[in-house]
Amino acid sequence: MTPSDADLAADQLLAETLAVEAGELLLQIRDSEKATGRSLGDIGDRRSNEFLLARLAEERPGDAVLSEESPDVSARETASRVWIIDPVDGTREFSMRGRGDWAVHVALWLRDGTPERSRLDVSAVSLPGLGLVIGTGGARTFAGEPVPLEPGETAGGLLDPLDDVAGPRIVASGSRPPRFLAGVVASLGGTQHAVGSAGAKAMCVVRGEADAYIHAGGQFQWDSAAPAGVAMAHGFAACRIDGTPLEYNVADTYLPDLIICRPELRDEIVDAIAAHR
Ligand SMILES: Nc1ncnc2c1ncn2[C@@H]1O[C@H](COP(=O)(O)O)[C@@H](OP(=O)(O)O)[C@H]1O
Ligand SMILES: [Mg+2]
Repeated sequence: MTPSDADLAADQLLAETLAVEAGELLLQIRDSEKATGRSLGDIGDRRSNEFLLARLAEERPGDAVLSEESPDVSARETASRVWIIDPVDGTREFSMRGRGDWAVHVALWLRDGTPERSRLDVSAVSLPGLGLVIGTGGARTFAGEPVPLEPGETAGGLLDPLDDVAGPRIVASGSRPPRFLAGVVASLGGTQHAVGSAGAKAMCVVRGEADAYIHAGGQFQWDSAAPAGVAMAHGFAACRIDGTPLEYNVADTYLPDLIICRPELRDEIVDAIAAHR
């Protein structure tokens, strides 16, 4: 049965609320814990995961959950509602105090969701370091103030000011960029920028700081579900690097590559990747 608008709105509000609350918890952990580096990242992953699982069990006890930090259960494959969460995306950057390029991902995969949106009609990405949450309807601060998403209005973003940069701005992993990326960026006449976290990179595109996010070589469903859901809701293209759709709640959690970009760039990027792979 297709979910009603009221049900979708209630789920969307929950997704955004949980992404904000987990983000606030992570900021508090980062401020108060003595741990550094990998151990700080482990504490953040574990505590944010425990928090999100407890809140989902309370608010939506009948739903299945697929989390980066919990064992996968086959029951989700036959479920009609599956929350796909990444309690800290960009754990490495989270553990480097002062950085803002990390995120909390909360998406709800709906069997009866919109196929063109990979059934991720309900999605939220929070960027706790920037105090922002971006959902399918728009962006707001953690305090609830609406934030415009138009290009040029993204004060306090993740990239350096790029006024003098011509051509498409492509964001990619700083630690594991796709091997073909330099060739693709050159053939698009663009520039390459390193940003941590899949969610943070996708939100650079949604907020107009970048024109495309390209990844290949490894990733999992939770890394891209909420970012892709938010991007598609705002009219951006999201697909595999060969142009095929991103599929979620399939048995294999491995989903190694993606493109999230302005819709008019999609075909050109797919063609450039095919030429450089
Ligand atoms: N080659 C690879 N294999 C597996 N996961 C990868 C990967 N490259 C990136 N990722 C995951 O994708 C997310 C974004 O990575 P990056 O910042 O390098 O772009 C990170 O998620 P987590 O921080 O949730 O583990 C990272 O672990
Ligand atoms: Mg991740």
